[in-house]
Amino acid sequence: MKVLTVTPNPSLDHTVELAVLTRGEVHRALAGSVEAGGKGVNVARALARHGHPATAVLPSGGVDGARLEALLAPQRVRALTVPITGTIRTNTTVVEADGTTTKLNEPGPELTADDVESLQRSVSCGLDDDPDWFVSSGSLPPGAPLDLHARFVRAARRAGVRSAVDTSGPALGAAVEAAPDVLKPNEDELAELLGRELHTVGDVVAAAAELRERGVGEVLVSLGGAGALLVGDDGVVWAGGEPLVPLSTVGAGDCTLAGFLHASGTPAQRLATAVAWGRAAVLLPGSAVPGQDETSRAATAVRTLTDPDPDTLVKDLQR
Ligand SMILES: O=P(O)(O)OC[C@@]1(O)O[C@H](CO)[C@@H](O)[C@@H]1O
Repeated sequence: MKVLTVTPNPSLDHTVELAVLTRGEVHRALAGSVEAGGKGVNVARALARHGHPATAVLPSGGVDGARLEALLAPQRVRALTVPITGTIRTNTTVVEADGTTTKLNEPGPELTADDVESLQRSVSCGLDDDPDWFVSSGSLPPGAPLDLHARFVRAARRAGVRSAVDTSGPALGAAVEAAPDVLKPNEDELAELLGRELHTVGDVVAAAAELRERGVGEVLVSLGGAGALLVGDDGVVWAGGEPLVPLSTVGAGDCTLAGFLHASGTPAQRLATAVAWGRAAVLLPGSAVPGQDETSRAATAVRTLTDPDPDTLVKDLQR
């Protein structure tokens, strides 16, 4: 399975480990690490670790852009970088001993109209290689048009390549209009998109169904510790497992999407694999992505349920 991803706003992911975070205090960190990050970059890294040919399109600029490229180089991801004058952002994650994860994401560099044009050209080049999947992921940096993910999805469709989108806020609303084959919002992103709270399984399924009526193929809703729901042509499936104490939840959603694209079989089997990859990711520090051993081990703890009771509260799905 060959994959092409684009990340309009990649990041150096800096992770700091603390016993407990106290606002307004000076902390001595227990450990720190830096990784190449950004949602599409993470999807490419996870799939590459599982032996899939993965190409990541991303803007790169400044010393931090060079560092990001250097961190990506040994990970078997082919990077199609678009040189920009701005500097790649640094996103900081604070992980406390009990697994609580606090994330501070910078806005990213201002993209010029030429940068956006070059990104679109690089995506077109990547699509010429005939990937099996195209993934457009993450936030949009300043200067990027709101419909950038939608433009990429339409380019993929013209090239006959299936597309998946994972973004948030107004960019998510714009992406829905392009009707990607797979949309991976989390519960909060879906609630924000539809402007209402989603408490029960029925609420989430109705929200996903609305997006499908607008042309989206499958909706994969990640629910954090409560697993994930898949709404598609064959109905509704849930997958999850026993609660875990996370080392870091950063990138778990990206690994869930990567696992979903990697998997084959019934919707339940594909969702189970997706959830296994997400669960394997939370047991790793920072933005680290799991390998074959970790995802196979995680898969043994995942259970699935077809047509879960719509009245069940999402937070009770695990029970
Ligand atoms: O600010 P965005 O683009 O929404 O998210 C960026 C980010 O939080 O997403 C990844 C985890 O999913 C991290 O590698 C990265 O720091």
